[in-house]
Amino acid sequence: MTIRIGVIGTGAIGADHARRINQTLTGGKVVAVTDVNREQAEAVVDRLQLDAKVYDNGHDLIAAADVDAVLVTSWGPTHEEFVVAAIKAGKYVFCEKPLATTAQGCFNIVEAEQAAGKRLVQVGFMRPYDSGYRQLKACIDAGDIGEPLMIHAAHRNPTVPERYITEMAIHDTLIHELDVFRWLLNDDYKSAQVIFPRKTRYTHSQLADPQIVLLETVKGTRIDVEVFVNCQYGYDIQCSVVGEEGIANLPEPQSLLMRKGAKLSNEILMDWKDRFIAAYDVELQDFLDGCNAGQMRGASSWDGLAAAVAADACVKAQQTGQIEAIEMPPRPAFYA
Ligand SMILES: NC(=O)c1ccc[n+]([C@@H]2O[C@H](COP(=O)([O-])OP(=O)(O)OC[C@H]3O[C@@H](n4cnc5c(N)ncnc54)[C@H](O)[C@@H]3O)[C@@H](O)[C@H]2O)c1
Ligand SMILES: O[C@H]1[C@H](O)[C@@H](O)[C@H](O)[C@@H](O)[C@H]1O
Repeated sequence: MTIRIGVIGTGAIGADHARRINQTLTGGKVVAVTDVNREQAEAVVDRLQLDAKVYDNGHDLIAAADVDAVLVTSWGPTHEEFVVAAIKAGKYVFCEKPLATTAQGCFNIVEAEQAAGKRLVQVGFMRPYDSGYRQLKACIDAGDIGEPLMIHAAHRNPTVPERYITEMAIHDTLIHELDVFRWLLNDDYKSAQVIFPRKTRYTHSQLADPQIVLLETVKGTRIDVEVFVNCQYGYDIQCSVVGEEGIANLPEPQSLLMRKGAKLSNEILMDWKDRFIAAYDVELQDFLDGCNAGQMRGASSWDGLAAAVAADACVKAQQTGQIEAIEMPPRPAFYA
């Protein structure tokens, strides 16, 4: 069966997901779109030659009888409202990260989903679908480096838009690490601290950049993550897991090794769209297959909540400069 999809938010990733659903993946078709910037939604329909109706707002799109499932790809602070509405309409919903920008927002979603009595939500955490992270996890799970003791990581963007401010380094950027480390280590977080080095001259007054986030897990693994979103030189994701018997590094994306002009060089990608292109494909195919099978399989609302609980503590730590506790509520059997 072809799942008829409605897309809320046709910006960078909304348009990219619409493209992959219609041109790359199987089992889905975009039939509806909406964006507060209607002209942009219309332009995306034209550019991708979608056979899709442009709705005035997300709620009308969710209510449409010919929309089977919804993609929420609007700005983070709008996610909760649309995800809860989709759940209440009994529709499967793929929500880009963050599930909500606060833990309370995620709680509201978790409660709505439990009231619906069925998992309806997949969160857009794509790194567990990335082949490099999968290799890293297989290595850790096989015990190849012994117990993981430390992770050194970096999340670097070349630039970010002007509306990106200090706390977005946590709930818009670090949120990927907050999800993927739980999955990699099969562990939860215990505490967080944020350290601010001197600011790059490429940032603005509302954004402290870079930042270093220090995390401790329940099992005692220590993690340091550099978040640097105006690094200029590339989109660079690093992850090095230090174990008792060895170190496992996230593989670099494949690229040509060039010998030219007395230099040996590899290209560094500039865009998240290219860095994780294969992972987004597999992730969204899993969502379409899940809709068809009547069972969501990717990151759950609970995973979205777990990342948001840690993110709230990191945002607090940005403000207090202290080590802040991260306390996860008990996991309901619904999300076992
Ligand atoms: N998984 C990933 O790697 C990844 C990559 C990029 C973005 N994202 C996430 O996707 C979301 C969108 O990011 P983006 O980079 O595409 O941003 P963007 O600014 O390019 O696009 C967002 C779009 O949402 C629209 N919008 C905002 N509020 C709306 C509302 N109430 N109703 C309808 N449309 C609305 C905006 O007009 C804009 O066109 C964010 O939550 C972001 O964190 C995830
Ligand atoms: O929304 C984007 C996206 O999630 C990217 O993967 C991340 O690297 C950026 O920092 C973030 O702003």
